[in-house]
Amino acid sequence: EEDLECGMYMAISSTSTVDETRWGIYAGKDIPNGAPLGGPDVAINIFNLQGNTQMADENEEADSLLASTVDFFEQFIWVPIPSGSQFDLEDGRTVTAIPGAGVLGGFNPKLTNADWNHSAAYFRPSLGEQPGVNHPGRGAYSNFYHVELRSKDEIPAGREIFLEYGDNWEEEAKEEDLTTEDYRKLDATVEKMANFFDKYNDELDEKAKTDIYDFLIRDVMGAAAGAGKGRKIVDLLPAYPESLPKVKESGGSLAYSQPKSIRSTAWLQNHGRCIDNIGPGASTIPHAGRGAFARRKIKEGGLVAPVPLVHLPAGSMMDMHEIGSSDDGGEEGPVYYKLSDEVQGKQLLLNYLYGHPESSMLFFPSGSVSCLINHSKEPNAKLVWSTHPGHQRHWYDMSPEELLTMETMYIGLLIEVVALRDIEEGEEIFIDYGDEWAAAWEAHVKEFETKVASGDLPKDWPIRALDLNDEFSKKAFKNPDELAMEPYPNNVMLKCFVQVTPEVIPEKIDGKPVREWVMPKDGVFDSDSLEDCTVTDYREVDNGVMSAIPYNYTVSLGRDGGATRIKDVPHRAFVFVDKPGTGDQFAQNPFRHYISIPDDVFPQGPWRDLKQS
Ligand SMILES: C[S@@+](CC[C@H](N)C(=O)[O-])C[C@H]1O[C@@H](n2cnc3c(N)ncnc32)[C@H](O)[C@@H]1O
Repeated sequence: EEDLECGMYMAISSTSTVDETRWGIYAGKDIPNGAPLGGPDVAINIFNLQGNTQMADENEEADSLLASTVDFFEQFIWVPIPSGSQFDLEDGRTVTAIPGAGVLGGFNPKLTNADWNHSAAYFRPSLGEQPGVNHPGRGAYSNFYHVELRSKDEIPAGREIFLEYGDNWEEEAKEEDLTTEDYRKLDATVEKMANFFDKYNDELDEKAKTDIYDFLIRDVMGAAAGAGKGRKIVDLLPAYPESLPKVKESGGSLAYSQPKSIRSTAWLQNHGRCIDNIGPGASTIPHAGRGAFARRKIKEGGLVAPVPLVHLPAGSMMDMHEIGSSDDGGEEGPVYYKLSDEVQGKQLLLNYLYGHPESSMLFFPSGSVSCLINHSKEPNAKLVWSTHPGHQRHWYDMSPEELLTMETMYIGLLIEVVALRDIEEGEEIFIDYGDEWAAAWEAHVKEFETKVASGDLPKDWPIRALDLNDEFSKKAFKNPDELAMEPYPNNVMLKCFVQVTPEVIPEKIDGKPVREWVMPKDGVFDSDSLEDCTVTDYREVDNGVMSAIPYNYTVSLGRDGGATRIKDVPHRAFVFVDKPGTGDQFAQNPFRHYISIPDDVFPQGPWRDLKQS
């Protein structure tokens, strides 16, 4: 059934300051605990982002614009854990760009209400894949998608979404910060107090009321909460007991104290932009991978998707070079650097970036799912600059250098994808990537076909983890005998999420100690627990609740050389991943080209630094 109301908005975040506008995402509807949030989105891996932009020799003059572009971009990327791609690169460092929530999701440790569902990306459904077939799109789009956020709390409509940023993020919640749980307890107490003062309204005079109220909040609640939190609670509550009902009316103590972290639907409709008008699916274009599809009817001229742009003044950031490394034995591991300035290729991310032939600048489109919008010469949507006040039009007059000063170190550009005609629910969205892109793609396809005809490129393509996960979603993994008859392809690894009892159980299998597999309470697997697993045995079980596929396995772990066994591992705890260096992204001479911002949209002036006068 058609879902008419917007489920998720982008708007100015409650964490914005006067100097720095920040975008945030807000729930458009009530979201239950443990539910998927927005997206799911694509993740694009960047190999040796730092290494490709720095030389080993520190005396070598650094390109300062390039260095500051990388520094700026680094605040928006992730370690490749939420995207399920931590095994992709053997030697080197991978970071992942996750548009949508990965860039726009706010950070406010005391109000965290969402986290990555780490297993979602591993269990991505196969969308638009052609198992075993080589085609010109191999390596031209990311293999990683279905990166999904999950609510960690009940989130009422209007509440801003705040993400778990991970341990390596410096800012931590301070001890005196009130947590979501503290606010919940406070709401219950406020309600009791309000009822009390209501009940004894006629019996107590003004002075008695104020005295009791002060005693309750300072001496009882304040003392119970401890010094730091107690002070916060006292500051937060209204000065007089008569005002207590206001706390509830504004949506609880959290909203009462941080009014900007919860907004009315009317406010979001006026000041925000809907980000869930589109969702992912298999593209209707052959060899194009995934595409973006309308989730509801969109009228001509209506918003398809808002696309905040992370400006990258030094587009050379996407150049790839021969990489060397030195291990100084530090905790951080080896340092990677480029061995020469010669460009050997371009990062895959280039295919997702916006650019213009007369500019050396590039732009990372960080809208939800908008990175999946494919190209057509007969598009149903186009790019236009936003009229939202968060879009800094005056940046058009700034040079690439000026765009990386203290005043411009935030996402200040907003472009919008709007419908060129009425678009029906379920239709794939297309924009015109521009003539340069179309010419480059045509040339690529021609070269590809010539090379396949001459035998320089193979017709076939190895079966990969993604294909096997699809195949084995319907049948049992192999036991040692079956494996000996026909092994899995040697470019994949079978792993399983090792969620086990801490103690071994009083049973032996093959003479080895045994642990029992346990389903995590919230049903979400921890990606740190993913290990090489060898199936030693399996049996059919009646466990319709746990999994649609009725098998349980006994496994031995790669980690301990098979010294222990784990029993009762359900089918859904297994996943194939590609061996390092074998994913599509490592294809030979893959297609690389940015998406053009149309000439009549791209500003005249200093951004066109390559323009021949
Ligand atoms: C911004 S991405 C679009 C999302 C992409 N389809 C995916 O699955 O992640 C651009 C890439 O999509 C593919 N693509 C987009 N439009 C295409 C088209 N009309 N024909 C073939 N490939 C296309 C190309 O591989 C291109 O490099």
